[in-house]
Amino acid sequence: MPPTTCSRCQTNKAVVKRPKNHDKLCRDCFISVFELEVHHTIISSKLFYPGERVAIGASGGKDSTVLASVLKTLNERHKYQLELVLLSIDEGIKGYRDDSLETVKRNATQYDMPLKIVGYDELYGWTMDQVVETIGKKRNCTYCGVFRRQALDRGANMLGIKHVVTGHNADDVAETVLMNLLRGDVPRLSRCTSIVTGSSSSEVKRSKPLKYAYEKEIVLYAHHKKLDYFSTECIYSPEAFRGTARTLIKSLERVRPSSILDIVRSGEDMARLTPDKGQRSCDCDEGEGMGGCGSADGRSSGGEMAQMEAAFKNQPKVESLEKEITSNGKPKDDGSVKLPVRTRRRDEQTLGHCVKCGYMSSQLMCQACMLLEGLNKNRADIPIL
Ligand SMILES: Nc1ncnc2c1ncn2[C@@H]1O[C@H](COP(=O)(O)OP(=O)(O)OP(=O)(O)O)[C@@H](O)[C@H]1O
Repeated sequence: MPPTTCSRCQTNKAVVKRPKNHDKLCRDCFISVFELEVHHTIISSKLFYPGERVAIGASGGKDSTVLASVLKTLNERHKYQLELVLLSIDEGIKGYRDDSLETVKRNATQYDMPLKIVGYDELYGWTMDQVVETIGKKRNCTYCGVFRRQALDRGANMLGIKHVVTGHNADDVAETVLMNLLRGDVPRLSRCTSIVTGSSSSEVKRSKPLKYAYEKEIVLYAHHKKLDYFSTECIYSPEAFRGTARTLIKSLERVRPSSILDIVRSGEDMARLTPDKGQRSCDCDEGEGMGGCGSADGRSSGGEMAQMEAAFKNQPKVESLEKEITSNGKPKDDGSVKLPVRTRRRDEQTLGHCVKCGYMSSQLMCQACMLLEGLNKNRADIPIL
């Protein structure tokens, strides 16, 4: 059979079948279309202003590495005039985050961007390894999510930056839409579908420039641009409900590739019809009573990304991606944790300060301090030998 020609340039050999719409493209056209779509997202949602200082939440994983690379390219190509900084949170997970941070350090050199690393141990007096040692693996994602959200804010504040971008992609948003629907929590849709989210407990805004990018295309982009990223999953167990939602999304995508974007768009439409409860934080960004780590879930519930990455590693030259990918994700129990809330009086529910740590909070005590209270009690119970 003669090789398929790129449907865009009509010249080169097609090497990518786009997961989004099954267009067959050559390497250069795929890279260019991917970048163009992210540029369009940025421009149409007026994400940045010239001269803005922006921190990229950099975990060393594929999403944030692609985000850093694409933002650097577009910033130079379209003269956004952004000052880009990498901001990494060290959760204190040996054998996982310490390795991925080495990748971020290399990225900082490769992309010529300053890097700031902030650790849970310095902020909270606990590493995630110690948290898991104390509470077990089961609900650890909730702790990690709440801590990371605040840590990113604090890191941004240390840098004097008011805008953090994260590598959340279309699959992440679709999952969150589905989870909110399955929980009957429609009012939360507005927050989880917004490209920009603020929070009543922070002056730092968040945005997701890869909101419309498919996870599979992110992996393809990283592969074809030969980006240096870390692809091992978190060693602690992911939140089960998100994992199940992800498995469902991947199954839908297999029979109808547009499903992911369709779910995102439906979420946006439903959000418009729902009374606006204000711009609080987004479930994609962790916290608010649920675990928030997406990567591990993706790999453990069907493991498609891991399979794609493994295929790239084993095949020096990938001709096409028309592989049928199997799913073996097993639904587990809903590992979400309802966080206790100590409310301020209604008239006090504006941006205040946590009575414990002094950090911004709309509640009397911030979520991180509430979780830390429980952890510290446990620590006090452990006899010193
Ligand atoms: N330790 C961290 N430090 C800084 N930013 C982080 C960290 N962990 C997650 N983020 C940000 O949150 C986004 C979503 O994180 P998540 O844990 O869901 O991983 P992911 O979807 O696999 O992303 P990635 O591939 O970038 O690790 C990341 O893309 C990144 O921007």
